[in-house]
Amino acid sequence: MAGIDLHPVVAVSVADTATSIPPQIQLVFDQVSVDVPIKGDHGKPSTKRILDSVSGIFGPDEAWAVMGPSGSGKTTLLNALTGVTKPTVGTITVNNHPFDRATMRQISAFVPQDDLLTPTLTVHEALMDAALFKTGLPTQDREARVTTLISQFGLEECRDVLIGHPGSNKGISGGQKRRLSVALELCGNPSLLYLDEPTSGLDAVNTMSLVRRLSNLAASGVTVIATIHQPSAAAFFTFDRLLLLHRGQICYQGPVALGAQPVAFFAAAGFVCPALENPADFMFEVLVMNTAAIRAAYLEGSMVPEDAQRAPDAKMSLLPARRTASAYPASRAIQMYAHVRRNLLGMRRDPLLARIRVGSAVGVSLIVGVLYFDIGNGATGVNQIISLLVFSMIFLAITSALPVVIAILPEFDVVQKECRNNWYSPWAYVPAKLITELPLLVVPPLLFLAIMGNMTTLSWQTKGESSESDVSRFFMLYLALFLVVFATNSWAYFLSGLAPTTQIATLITPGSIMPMALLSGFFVNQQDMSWIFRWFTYINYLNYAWQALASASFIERTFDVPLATGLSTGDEILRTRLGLPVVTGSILSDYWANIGILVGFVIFFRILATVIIARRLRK
Ligand SMILES: Nc1ncnc2c1ncn2[C@@H]1O[C@H](COP(=O)(O)OP(=O)(O)OP(=O)(O)O)[C@@H](O)[C@H]1O
Repeated sequence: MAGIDLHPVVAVSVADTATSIPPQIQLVFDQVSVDVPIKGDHGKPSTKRILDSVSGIFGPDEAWAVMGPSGSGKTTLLNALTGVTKPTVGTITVNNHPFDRATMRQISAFVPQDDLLTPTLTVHEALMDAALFKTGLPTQDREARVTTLISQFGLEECRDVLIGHPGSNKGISGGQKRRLSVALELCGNPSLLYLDEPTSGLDAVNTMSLVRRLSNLAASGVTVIATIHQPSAAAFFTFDRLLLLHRGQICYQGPVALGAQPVAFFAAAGFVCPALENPADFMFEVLVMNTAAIRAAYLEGSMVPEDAQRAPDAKMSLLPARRTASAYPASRAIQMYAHVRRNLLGMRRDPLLARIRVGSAVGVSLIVGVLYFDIGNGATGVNQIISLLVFSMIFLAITSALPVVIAILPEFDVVQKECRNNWYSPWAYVPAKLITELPLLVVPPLLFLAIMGNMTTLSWQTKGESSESDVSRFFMLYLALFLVVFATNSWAYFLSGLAPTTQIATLITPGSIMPMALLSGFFVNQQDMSWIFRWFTYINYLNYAWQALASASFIERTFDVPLATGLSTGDEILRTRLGLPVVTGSILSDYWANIGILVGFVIFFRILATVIIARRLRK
């Protein structure tokens, strides 16, 4: 091997990583291939090789450009080297240790092709957050680091501008987003930096400035690996080394820093780059038109620079101490705090969904209040109470679920990228969401019941002709409605964790809630249901919600209905008309039993949602 100039490798402990020099890394991949499943002839399952026996060594102090025409396998190679895709065959070692995804996350940072950023933060806030997660340093130190990055990446003019939603014209420009995406990952001290198309969307000046920055990073000991599309000649020659891919195979690898080698390689293969042509453009063109000739020249090897055929360095053996799950740079409490603060800022700056949730509770409760004003305690009052209860249950369930699925899936991509880059534990995300969202679970049903319950007298005590407000009935109804909201919200988180897209989540959420409402025991009494459906009522949380709401509404309520019908008291209505099952023998105890079961559902759905979402974020 024509030796790489290796610096002594230092094993660093977790606590050191925020401030110390990161360990240097040599990544060796040998005969790595990736197959993907496809539909073959006559729809039979088959596989397609999209990366074919790719080998190489990415060492410290090197900025690698991974180039190739569109679809050549650049992203696939990065995914294999970062552990996102498991190679079908081949081996990858990191400082002579077998590849381990947890270690890779710890030592590397990945800047994806799309800018996955939090739209409601300013550039400065996003960098401060990243620095907090990635280093856990105190504010003053983070401020110093962030100020340097803002200046290095030319982000001064948009320091306090909101990033903005993708596709919206409010916010920083596409080029600024690209630079911010790279700067965010440099808030920590990665040993290995992967970048997928970091220069796309940048003008020539910003491309050059970014590529120079990458080159400087490499000079400081970081291993830099960037896929690049059509760089200018100046940007191309700023990289140290080139790995040229086409159709999943390597067609050239070796130094570019002197500018001569790749051009000489192509010339020796019979393709001379005209003096005024950009060598990167020329190579792409030749590669696409003459793939077999270039590949044969590469395999023959005589024209490939000698040091491209180097061997791994056995001295590179140290890796950082493996982190335990609780040992991210920032403590779990700081992770939660940063998430909650970020969520609150998001709600303050983009309050539309929160306003709709509160506004619809108030607006709809007023409409219902006017429609069913003072239901009284006659025979029609009984029907009206039943209608009110089922409407309230379905309305609050749907309005607590849909905002979750609409807002959360676009956010997953950002959070997934941050988890992939080891900013924080995926387990911190859902609990932090709950803390932030709690007021929106508590307030809308409270306002809804306060307005509707008083206008209709649903939450009042009526005995004979008289009606008066009743605190305990209000509390019992509120508790049941709050648990409907909480359970459905948790159910929506669970479905969002499973659904691949926002559209699918938006369809399956009401698509799952409506059958549960249909089989809640309101539309058909539980005991009158066919056995095909009855079993489902036992695992349907809306069945328990319905029973709790009905118990809270009719308990100790009397109606001015002729005794002959046998329906003059609320208790009789519950048992005879609504056919509520007797659980404990007392309506009040049955109510609390149903509340207990609803609490169980809330906990179960919340745990399920946390596990499913954490698993999704780990991928
Ligand atoms: N899951 C998959 N199933 C089938 N084909 C796939 C799959 N993933 C990738 N491919 C194919 O593999 C090839 C390499 O894809 P890859 O995204 O790695 O290319 P790329 O060089 O990064 O392209 P670009 O520069 O356009 O981003 C492409 O032809 C792509 O269509």
